[in-house]
Amino acid sequence: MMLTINGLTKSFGGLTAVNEVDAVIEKGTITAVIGPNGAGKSTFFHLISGFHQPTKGSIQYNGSDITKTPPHKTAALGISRTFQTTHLFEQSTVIDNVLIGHRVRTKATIIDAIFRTKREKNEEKKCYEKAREMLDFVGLSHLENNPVHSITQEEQKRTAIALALATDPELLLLDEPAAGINPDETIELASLIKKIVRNGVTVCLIEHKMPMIMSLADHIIVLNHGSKIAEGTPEEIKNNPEVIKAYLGGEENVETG
Ligand SMILES: Nc1ncnc2c1ncn2[C@@H]1O[C@H](COP(=O)(O)OP(=O)(O)OP(=O)(O)O)[C@@H](O)[C@H]1O
Repeated sequence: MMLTINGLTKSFGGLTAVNEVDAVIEKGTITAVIGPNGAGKSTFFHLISGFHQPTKGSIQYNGSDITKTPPHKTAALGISRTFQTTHLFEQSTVIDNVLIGHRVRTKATIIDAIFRTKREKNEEKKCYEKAREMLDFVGLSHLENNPVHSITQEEQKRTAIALALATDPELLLLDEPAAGINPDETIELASLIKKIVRNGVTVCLIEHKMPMIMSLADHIIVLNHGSKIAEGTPEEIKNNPEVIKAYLGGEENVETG
């Protein structure tokens, strides 16, 4: 297993956002994490990527314990993520945003940067090559020099994916990649996710758009009030009475778009 999670728990004061969750992610697959609002999905991602430290439980990644590993180290180990709202520099160009990604893989220090050493120059060249390669991969080469604030929401999502891919991840965590984009763009984004997996990256995503999940996911994990209430194939999840109850019982309905 690429990722093995045991008894993962995160409490915020009296609230248990993630409660004794066991889960595995198999290499080469697409896993979807679903559940009503406030179910603990984003917290679950924050725990895997090291943005939060669990209250209890463990996370093994490729056989190593990463339970308390901070984000820059999980990134260096090959876990990359995007955020629910894209964390891009709006005034900077698309390529300048993506350039940051490959920095995780370079060795130049601040001293190299100040004195513009040969190492710094070589690494800068490598970062540009990587950023261009990733922009081509996500279909945004033509927007390389446009400022992020001038491109569409969907293009911003692609930029964030290119940035995450520029770190050369083995495992990519996508937090609601299709939020705020239209149905046609959602279909395009789903094919991009399939292409990412074909290129050897394992994907785990949080998503509310059910048709997308049903067509993409190999395995679905359902959280409700922090606990895992079901898991299985899309077919199994669709017909699971616990899952239907959790969705119908919540204030929120499943997005069908
Ligand atoms: N840093 C925090 N401090 C306190 N409570 C938090 C914190 N982060 C999340 N929570 C709470 O934990 C619960 C789970 O939140 P989380 O954001 O993980 O849910 P979610 O399933 O991602 O929801 P959504 O679909 O709305 O994004 C919520 O009740 C939320 O208010």
